[in-house]
Amino acid sequence: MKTAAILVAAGSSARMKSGGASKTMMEIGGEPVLSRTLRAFENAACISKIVIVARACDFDAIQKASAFVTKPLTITEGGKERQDSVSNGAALCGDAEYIAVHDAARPFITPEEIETVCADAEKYGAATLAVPVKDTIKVAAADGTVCATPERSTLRAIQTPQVFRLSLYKEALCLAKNAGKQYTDDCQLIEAAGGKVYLTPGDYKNIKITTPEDLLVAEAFAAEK
Ligand SMILES: Nc1ccn([C@@H]2O[C@H](COP(=O)(O)OP(=O)(O)OP(=O)(O)O)[C@@H](O)[C@H]2O)c(=O)n1
Ligand SMILES: C[C@](O)(CO)[C@H](O)COP(=O)(O)O
Repeated sequence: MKTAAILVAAGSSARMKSGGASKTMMEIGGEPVLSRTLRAFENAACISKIVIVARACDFDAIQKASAFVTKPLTITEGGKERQDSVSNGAALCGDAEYIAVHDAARPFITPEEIETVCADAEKYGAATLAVPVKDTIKVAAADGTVCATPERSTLRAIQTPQVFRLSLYKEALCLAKNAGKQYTDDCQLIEAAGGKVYLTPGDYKNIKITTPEDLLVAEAFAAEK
């Protein structure tokens, strides 16, 4: 099967409080976050091409950070919302049967994890990496009190890659657009369209770099290797 990776890196990094600098271009262990992410996709045999979706102001830096990539690589501009960025990337994947959508801000993804979730998507049509939630989660009511406590054993924290048959993703995107919906998680597109998404067991190290303290954890993971 032909699978194109879409690495989304066009966010505003607001929660990183980096003064507008993209968190995907920050260095961890002396290397840009994006380069680490790219290396995993370069080394995953199931990935035939890579599309990076980014802000135009980062294009030059991205070209330098991706110079080692030997697979066909395209860099394109993102949109206002994450769903728009993924959609821009998917528009350039016409020759692929599957797309593997990944947050560029998850640099500790491994080629093995990519292979596993892609194999599950081939079986089920849609699959995402996921890990059991470690904390007790409560649903908050508008008045600040607890509304409900879902059973922890049923909960999963969703990661990326999220891999979809391209035709399935396109149909689901069309339905979401017609309904005026914007999802920050692409599996929700498939769920809303009535499709099933397989939960492939992932690894707790596949963190998304979101807030400044995540950089400390990331430096510790980078130092391990
Ligand atoms: N319009 C957007 C929004 C997000 N992303 C990407 O989606 C991934 C996950 O999103 P998130 O962690 O929320 O990134 P940001 O939107 O940059 O973060 P924040 O919400 O703190 O601004 C990131 O790699 C980010 O660059 C994107 O490509 N286009
Ligand atoms: C796609 C995602 O990484 C799944 O966990 C997540 O939804 C990204 O966006 P968020 O805005 O940080 O939830």
